[in-house]
Amino acid sequence: MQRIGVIGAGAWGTALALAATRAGRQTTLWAREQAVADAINGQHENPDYLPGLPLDPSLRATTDALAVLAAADAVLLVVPAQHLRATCATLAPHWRPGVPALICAKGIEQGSGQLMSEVAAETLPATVPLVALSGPSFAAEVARGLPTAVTLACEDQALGTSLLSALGSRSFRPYLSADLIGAEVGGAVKNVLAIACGVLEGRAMGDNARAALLTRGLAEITRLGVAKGGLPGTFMGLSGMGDLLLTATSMQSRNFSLGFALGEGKSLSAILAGRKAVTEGVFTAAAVVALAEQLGVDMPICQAVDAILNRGADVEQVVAALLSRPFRVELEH
Ligand SMILES: NC(=O)c1ccc[n+]([C@@H]2O[C@H](COP(=O)([O-])OP(=O)(O)OC[C@H]3O[C@@H](n4cnc5c(N)ncnc54)[C@H](O)[C@@H]3O)[C@@H](O)[C@H]2O)c1
Ligand SMILES: O=P(O)(O)OC[C@H](O)CO
Repeated sequence: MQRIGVIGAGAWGTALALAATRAGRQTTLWAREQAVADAINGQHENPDYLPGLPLDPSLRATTDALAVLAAADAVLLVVPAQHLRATCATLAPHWRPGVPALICAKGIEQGSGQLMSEVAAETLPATVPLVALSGPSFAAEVARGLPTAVTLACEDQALGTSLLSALGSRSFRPYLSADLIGAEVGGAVKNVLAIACGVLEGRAMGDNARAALLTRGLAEITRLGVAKGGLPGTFMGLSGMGDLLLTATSMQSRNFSLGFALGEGKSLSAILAGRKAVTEGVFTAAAVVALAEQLGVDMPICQAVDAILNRGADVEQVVAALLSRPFRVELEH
């Protein structure tokens, strides 16, 4: 595990490449855009996706994804969720058996309703071990070397242990889990819930409401995750509660800040027109709702977000409808 390849040079791919470099690995980063690769190699910065943060000069970027793949002992897949299938399809014929794929995108595929590991399992050779890296981690903080703990979910515990050593450092601390599905569900659904929390903050609905939304949101993650086959305990960990707390309470989050702007009365199209960075919850909301319906899981908060984003529902009316739901038992033990 000396050589790490990173596919995707957005904010998170760049930050993870830096983390791997800090852990002592030789790291190569694939950038889709030539200008991004040139800036990383020449100015040691990624001004498009991680502006103002100096990068380690030893970090090399290229637009040749197959060269990255050929020279890697482990590959981090860090493209946006809706582009994972096409990216894997391009890489699949060249992927060496046994080289693990670490899925770092957080989302559910629209149309198929699949988790990222399911998309990867369908598109990559069966000889590729699949791993998920998820948890509370803003790219800019990881890039600055601030302390961060994440979940590394991998069914093969020996491989997982090697990856902990390969990627871990004092500032970037991966914790091993065997629950791939649980880790992925937490990472995907918290983005939708962060939009909901942003709406609530944008409308100044108060601290009590925020605590209620976080707690009931975690219940939604857990219900869906368990129905998908995840382990209940996973949702109390870094990739569940940890990432929900981070993303749904911070203006650093693209999802939370989008919800905040919606809550203030801005239109979705105006908000999206003003940002380049991917806001995964916007794409995952409809997919979560469809998956929940398929599995018979009740997810009222995610449904509310989907209604606002995709069905032109009025924010005030959606909030009123949520508050008018029948009173019920809190926990189904
Ligand atoms: N930024 C974070 O703090 C953070 C932290 C954890 C996880 N993530 C997850 O990582 C994933 C990537 O997010 P990011 O923050 O690096 O994105 P970003 O918004 O910083 O950059 C977008 C990236 O998408 C790439 N891209 C655009 N169109 C593409 C296509 N058709 N095919 C392949 N790639 C394409 C761009 O080249 C760029 O690398 C997301 O799923 C996100 O949820 C992000
Ligand atoms: O900025 P966001 O909302 O995409 O969140 C980034 C990370 O997923 C936080 O863990």
